Amino acid sequence: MEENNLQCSSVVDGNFEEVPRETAIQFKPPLYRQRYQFVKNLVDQHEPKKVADLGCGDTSLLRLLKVNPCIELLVGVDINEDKLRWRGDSLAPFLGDFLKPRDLNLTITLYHGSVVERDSRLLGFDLITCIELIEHLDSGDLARFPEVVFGYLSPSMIVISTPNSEFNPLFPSVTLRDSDHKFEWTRMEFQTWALYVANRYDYSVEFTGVGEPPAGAENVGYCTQIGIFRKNGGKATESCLSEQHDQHVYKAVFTTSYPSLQQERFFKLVLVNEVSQQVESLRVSHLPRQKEQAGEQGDKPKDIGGSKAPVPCFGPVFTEVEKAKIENSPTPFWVGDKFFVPLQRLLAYPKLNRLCANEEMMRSVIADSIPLSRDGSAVVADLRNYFDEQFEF
Ligand SMILES: C[S@@+](CC[C@H](N)C(=O)[O-])C[C@H]1O[C@@H](n2cnc3c(N)ncnc32)[C@H](O)[C@@H]1O
Ligand SMILES: [Mg+2]
Repeated sequence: MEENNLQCSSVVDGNFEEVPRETAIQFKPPLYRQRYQFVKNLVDQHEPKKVADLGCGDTSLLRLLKVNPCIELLVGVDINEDKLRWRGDSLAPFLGDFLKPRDLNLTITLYHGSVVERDSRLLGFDLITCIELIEHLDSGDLARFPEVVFGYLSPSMIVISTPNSEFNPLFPSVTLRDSDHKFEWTRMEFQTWALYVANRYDYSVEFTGVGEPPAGAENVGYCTQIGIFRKNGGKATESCLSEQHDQHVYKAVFTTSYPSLQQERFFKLVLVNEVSQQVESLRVSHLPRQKEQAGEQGDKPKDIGGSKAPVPCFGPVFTEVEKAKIENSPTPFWVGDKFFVPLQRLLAYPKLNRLCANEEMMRSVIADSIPLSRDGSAVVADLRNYFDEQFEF
């Protein structure tokens, strides 16, 4: 490919936008997004609980990762405090997070500090990412970096990305891709460093990258080179970690916690809401039969002696197995103008079954918010008001 087919449109905070002059190749999506997506895919695949992004910059990667349901602790560290302060609020939960809480707790914290300082709050992580960070470290910090990140923090997995300088001749007049870069490495240079570090701290390393080279220039490799380091022998045990002294060097500049079903008040809100919706839906689907029977017996619904409600029609939302489970569960019924939905019936619905392990648990959570039958085995809904309004009896 011709050198002048590419131009550098912007160099913003490491989000280097490599744009071709002609349309021969384009990084689509942009290279920085490919890097974030690469990390997101790894997270989807390995489901780490604790993830830290060192040199997190404007926190874009953290914002992408926070939606991963597996993550319970997400930490960003950067030496530039202004970036962290400015972006912190965009990591806070918004209305939708309260309306539909996550299954698991999530705490996000941003620390101001340098990756070459030891802070014990970053011990015991499953994944640490360093995206376009190491090339910003001067030689002294680069020498300290492995000892802190691999030796001290020692997470299960580390992902390091850095520019591949072999790609640079494809950009016109580019020597270093960013004025703050202290170096850019060839694949051989990066791999030599990475293998040395991996060997020293007992990790294995796999090399890959993002940003495919254009046709005809495959020999230069990916525009961004990536090393995935996995700790041999897995994660440090909790007892190992507790032996380490508390060492709080970083300054926390932002922290937030997300609502989740692990928190009693949100669990209760969600469960009461789901139960109410399910009971309402059953009540509506049983009304025609109730109206019919009430009509046969007079103008007003009367006690019809514990009549069984009809099996409601199922929409396409349930699988055959789910349908069978619902049909085999205790049927809703009415007595006079009271409609009873057994808790066992409610538990047969997949959404409620996912929330509640058993009848006892459901009863104890909803008892003070939803009317229950005298023996506590069913939710009771009043049909009378509904008939008064809907059918003007
Ligand atoms: C090119 S930016 C990358 C930002 C982000 N990782 C991304 O991919 O969008 C490099 C970041 O590393 C941060 N940084 C540089 N030296 C650092 C150090 N010693 N400790 C922590 N962060 C550092 C810079 O402030 C900057 O935000
Ligand atoms: Mg950079």
